[in-house]
Amino acid sequence: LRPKRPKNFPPGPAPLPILGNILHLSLRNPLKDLERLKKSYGNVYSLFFGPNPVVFIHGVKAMKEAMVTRATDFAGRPQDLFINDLAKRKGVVMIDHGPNWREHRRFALMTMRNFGMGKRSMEDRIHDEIEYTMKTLEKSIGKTLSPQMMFHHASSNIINQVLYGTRFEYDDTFMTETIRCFTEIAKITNGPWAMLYDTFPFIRKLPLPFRKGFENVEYVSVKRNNKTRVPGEPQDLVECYLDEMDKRPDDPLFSDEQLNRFAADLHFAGTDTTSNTLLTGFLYLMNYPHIQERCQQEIDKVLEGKDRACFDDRHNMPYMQAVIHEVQRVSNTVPLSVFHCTTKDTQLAGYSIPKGTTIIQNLTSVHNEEGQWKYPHEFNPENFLNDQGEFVKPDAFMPFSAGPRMCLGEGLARMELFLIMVTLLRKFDFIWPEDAGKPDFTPVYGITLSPRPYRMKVQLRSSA
Ligand code: HEM
Repeated sequence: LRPKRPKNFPPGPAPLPILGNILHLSLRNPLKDLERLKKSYGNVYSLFFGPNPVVFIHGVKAMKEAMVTRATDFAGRPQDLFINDLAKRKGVVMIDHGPNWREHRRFALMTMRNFGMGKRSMEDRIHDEIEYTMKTLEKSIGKTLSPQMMFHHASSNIINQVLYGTRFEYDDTFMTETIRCFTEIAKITNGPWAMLYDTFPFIRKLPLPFRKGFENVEYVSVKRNNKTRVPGEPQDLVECYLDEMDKRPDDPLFSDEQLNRFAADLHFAGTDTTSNTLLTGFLYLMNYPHIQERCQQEIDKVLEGKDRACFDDRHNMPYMQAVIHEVQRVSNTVPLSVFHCTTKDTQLAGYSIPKGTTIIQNLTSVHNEEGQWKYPHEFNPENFLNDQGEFVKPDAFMPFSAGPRMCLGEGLARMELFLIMVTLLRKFDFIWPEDAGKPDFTPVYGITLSPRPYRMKVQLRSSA
């Protein structure tokens, strides 16, 4: 009953019978335990979740070897987890390496890149939503507000614009219910019940709290407006998908059910990630007012005489770029990435790893790795600036991971972060409230890391 490591497998602590090493990790927040294990076993080590071996990767060298050099070998996803059952092995995020994943990834990237979605560009869609964020802030001028829901709704609505060509009012039932379902699913997936589900298959049919996840996932399906659809003239990503289905009537890969899961995946993957990064960004900018001010000076100079920012303006804003990247580095929004799986017997750092082994990337370890950053343990945009003040991106910057499975929403996310931060900083000053006490920068652990809830004070800038 005591699991054994295969020959030349990455080392790790001795597992217990049945339980494996689950007692070596705090399920509430394993990040400190992983750091401790790395100190004992090196950058590539293994643990057992029940009888199943899992390999952990730390540090940029091993990460690049796995995800970039041996790319396809590490591009699978585990298929026997709670999250796979939840998604019915459809969608894009959790499906295994193979034709279904490849086709859907290609479709999503092409559609979002070429905007085969009517006349409105991605930038227009983002700016439309920023208008609503600005209105929310304007109502709070001189007062404090809690920005959590505001940023959550903004990122959710930007994805809604991409998927359905429409936004939803903050109190719309679809919006509130989707957010409730996603939050609950994320909590269960990340909690002890999903871990027990994954480790002990015999409990899967029992009426235990993980069943709630299955009820929620039924709710989150496509909000389709068939009435306005003109085949061949798609206005959004869902309509592009329906056109694709028309083009391949006999292809089982493109189906209604697959569309439901695919849209839910994009919505889920693109909401908390972007909004938690924004929340972390504004938390730091309020507490480093000299950095906020320097951003504003650069923005004022570059946007002088212009109505609004466009994504290309980033090339003239090295400091703003450095700040956004530094925000992403310290936010470390998806600390353990999405679990991977080996697609064949392979090697890593001299160890042998059999096909079908679960792989967990510790992106945290890369984002504060000593030797990779000028200031690994502080918030400092200089991490992304060279001696001439030009923007540079070190190799160890991987908030979107790397290799064939890296985030497919990177382009959209970067555009959102830039346009939202620049537009808001141009118009408002964000101030840490006098009565808020000392800021706590320690994030709350989850699939995504989020800052502890805080309030922000907003003032109209004198130059706005
Ligand atoms: C700041 C925002 C974001 C961060 C930090 C982030 C980060 C990540 C990370 C770390 C992964 C896992 C990559 C891997 O397994 O190696 C991922 C995957 C993914 N992300 Fe993002 N993401 C962000 C925004 C978005 C957005 C806006 C979308 C929606 C369009 C999106 C869609 C996806 C999808 C579909 C995958 C799965 C890709 C695949 O399995 O092939 N993400 N993201």
